[in-house]
Amino acid sequence: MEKLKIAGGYPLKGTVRISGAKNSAVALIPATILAESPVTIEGLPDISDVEILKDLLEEIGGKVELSDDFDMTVDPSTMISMPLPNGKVKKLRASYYLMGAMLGRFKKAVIGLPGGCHLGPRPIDQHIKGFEALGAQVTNEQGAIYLRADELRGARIYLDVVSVGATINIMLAAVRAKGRTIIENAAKEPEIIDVATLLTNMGAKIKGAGTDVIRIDGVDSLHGCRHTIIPDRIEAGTYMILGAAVGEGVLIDNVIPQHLESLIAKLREMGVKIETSDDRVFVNGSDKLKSVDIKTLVYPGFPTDLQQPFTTLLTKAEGSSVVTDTIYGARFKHIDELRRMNANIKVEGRSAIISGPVKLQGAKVKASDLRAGAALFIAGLMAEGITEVTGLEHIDRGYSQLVEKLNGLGATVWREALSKEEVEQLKNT
Ligand SMILES: CC(=O)N[C@H]1[C@@H](OP(=O)(O)OP(=O)(O)OC[C@H]2O[C@@H](n3ccc(=O)[nH]c3=O)[C@H](O)[C@@H]2O)O[C@H](CO)[C@@H](O)[C@@H]1O
Ligand SMILES: C=C(OP(=O)(O)O)C(=O)O
Repeated sequence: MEKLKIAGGYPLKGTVRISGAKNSAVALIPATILAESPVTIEGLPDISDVEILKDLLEEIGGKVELSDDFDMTVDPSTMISMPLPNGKVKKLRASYYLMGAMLGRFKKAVIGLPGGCHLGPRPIDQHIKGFEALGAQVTNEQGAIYLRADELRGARIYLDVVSVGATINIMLAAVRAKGRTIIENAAKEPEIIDVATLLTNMGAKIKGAGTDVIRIDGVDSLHGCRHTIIPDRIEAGTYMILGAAVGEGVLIDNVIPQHLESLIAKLREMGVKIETSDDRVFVNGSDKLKSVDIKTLVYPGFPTDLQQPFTTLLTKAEGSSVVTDTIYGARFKHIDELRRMNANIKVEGRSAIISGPVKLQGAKVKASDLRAGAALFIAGLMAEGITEVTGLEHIDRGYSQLVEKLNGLGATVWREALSKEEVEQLKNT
């Protein structure tokens, strides 16, 4: 086990290149199960979620090659509907996409309930409602979901909550159902369009991805193709926040600025200078930042996945800011850790109230989830002295080559093995 050490308080500048989107990658990889010949996905991020999904595809008999550039070629022709009730499926949230993809291809699947970030309750009732509407029998036995269908039939499915996962999962099963499926109140995140693009390249018939009504006409078979993943808007947003906090000119390369309009608007409101071009965003930080309020919403609103890192930035702003998470009301586990670093933050219900400006101080802190990790490494870069962040297994789920990218901007960040005592201490917290 390792910790991340950060020598903070220094300005960063230079260019950082954004990797492929985690939340696309984790759906695109399971989607390959649906094809009958090899699929290549170009530009995946170097993150543990990708490695785990690769292992899971191999467990069910797929042949998977991952190049040094993180292009993945999957030959799904030898896959079988192997039950996956335990083990690696528990390590990530998106293992739930194996349900939709295996149901679509094999008409049956057994998948353990997913893991992922602990952000309060994360039910999958809308996924199950969708599978049942398509004709599957779904049971939950000892922590695993059993799905079986004699045949899948298209259906009209209204989602009671706007869910990224349910929208994609239903799409994965419906592309192989007989007839037309209509998903109403669908999520509109860019990752949904990316998955629909891959499926369309594989021969699926999908219209409306990126709007709240998606129409899918099922087909009898899907074939291989090549697909290039979209850039990770959450990783890009993290580097923009970091650029606003400690940047003296940070150029973020390989980004789709339209995916980040809500963040760009809030950063500008704070007084951060931002210039955008086709696939780049330039951010210049400032020592005089204004407080702002944010409320997380479904896309194109302010993303919940940037709420935690943005909270760290607000510790530097003059005045009181209110951060409200309407998607995950308990996504505040980073706050206690920020307080250890001298932040002045109160949590009231679904909101955090941040009073600033304060000068953060280096401390030993623990990442409880992926974006709490981002909040803490940004805090470490802003703080005086050395910060040590543990819980790197969370950060490694979503930040490709973090140390290399930060040091490329002039930071002094390194990974160090934990001592036996530190490992014991962590087990007891
Ligand atoms: C792998 C992946 O893409 N993860 C993202 C995805 O997670 P995920 O797809 O799991 O999140 P959803 O969009 O499904 O969740 C949105 C809200 O709906 C609720 N809900 C969801 C499904 C369901 O069946 N029932 C239900 O009540 C959730 O508890 C949450 O409050 O979108 C989240 C919201 O943008 C992001 O934080 C995650 O980074
Ligand atoms: C919550 C997140 O991921 P996951 O849904 O994979 O746990 C995230 O990316 O911030």
